[in-house]
Amino acid sequence: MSDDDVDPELVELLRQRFGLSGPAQDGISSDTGVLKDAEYIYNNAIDVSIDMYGTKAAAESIHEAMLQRAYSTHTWSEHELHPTKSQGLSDVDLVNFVFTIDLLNFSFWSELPDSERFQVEYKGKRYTGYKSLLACLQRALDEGIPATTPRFWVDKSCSDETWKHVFRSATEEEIPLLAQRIAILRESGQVLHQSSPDLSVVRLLEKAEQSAGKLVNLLVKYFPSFRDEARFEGRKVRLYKRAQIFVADLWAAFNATGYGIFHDIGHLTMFADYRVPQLLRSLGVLSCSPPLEYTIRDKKQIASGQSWEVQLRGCSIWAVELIRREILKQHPDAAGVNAVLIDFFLYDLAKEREAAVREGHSGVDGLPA
Ligand SMILES: Nc1nc2c(c(CN[C@H]3C=C[C@H](O)[C@@H]3O)cn2[C@@H]2O[C@H](COP(=O)(O)O)[C@@H](O)[C@H]2O)c(=O)[nH]1
Repeated sequence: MSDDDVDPELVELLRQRFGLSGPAQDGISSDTGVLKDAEYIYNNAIDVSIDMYGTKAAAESIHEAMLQRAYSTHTWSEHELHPTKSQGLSDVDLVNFVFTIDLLNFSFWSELPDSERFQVEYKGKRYTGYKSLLACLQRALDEGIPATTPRFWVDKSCSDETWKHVFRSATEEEIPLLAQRIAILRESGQVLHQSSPDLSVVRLLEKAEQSAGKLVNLLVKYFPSFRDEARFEGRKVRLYKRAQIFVADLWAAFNATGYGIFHDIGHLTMFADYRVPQLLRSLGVLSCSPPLEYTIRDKKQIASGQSWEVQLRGCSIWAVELIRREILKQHPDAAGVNAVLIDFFLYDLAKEREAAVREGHSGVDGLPA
């Protein structure tokens, strides 16, 4: 039987069914390497470890809680400020809106008390953190500013003043890293609309051929701001938090249809931010060496790229992978539970707990305190 006897339909079917990476178009592989690097970090970490008992207990409670909440891609659109087609966005508008969110989805951290920290007033409510970003973008669209259209980012009418207005705060503290955010938007607008042939976010999706891994690698190839890498124990390690969260947000925003179809969505890992590692530590999944514990307790900043930061991020990715495997071992029918949904759930749980503490009650969420 020669190669050309193989039915291409069958090859495509097998590729889709078993997530086999197809021939690398543009030399783009569907393997991001993030999980492999996370395991490398875990195997070489000395200040962060994963507690196997804590992981098993957390896996059971997380699965139970996700079942009770019927946690799925639909949960994404239930968030009050997430963009949806029901607000009059076309599919392309929605893709571009999600792209804008995840270009800027970083560092909402503040040293100030809640009453003084950066916050956005939108439709009579105040938002901080990740939600403040969503509020800025929704408010801009309401004001007729096309803040989520990449072509606008490189338009001469789109000045620093425009962005200061879009990201204006309801307090004295402005949005963290405003200059970096403006630079990322301009750089990304140039990549899309000042390269030849003309690129667009939708064109990138087409080049990715519905592979989550390929799309992550395309984003890293074309956009420097998505190149979330570090050096650890003499080796480059890939974390790709925002590139992965963009693919995951697309998958969720489109409910795994249309531009949200990814045959290998299970290839994505947890997104190594600062919220989920905090929660994994409080769930008894991650444990830290005494010097690192004291640093966290004393709220001392850990610099980006510093060994402790890489250990916390890499071990969090690996811990969520172990939780995912444990859930599947305990519940073989839970095939739909992937690292993306576990991560989304853990982030939302972290925010619920933060709100419960702020409102003075320890909301009972059924997970280990
Ligand atoms: N690992 C992980 N990190 C996430 C998210 C999200 C929001 N995703 C939404 C989409 C679906 C989910 O249901 C969420 O509602 C933001 N972040 C990160 O947290 C930080 C902001 O924290 P705070 O200042 O407290 O709001 C910042 O680095 C941001 O990049 C997530 O899902 N996973």
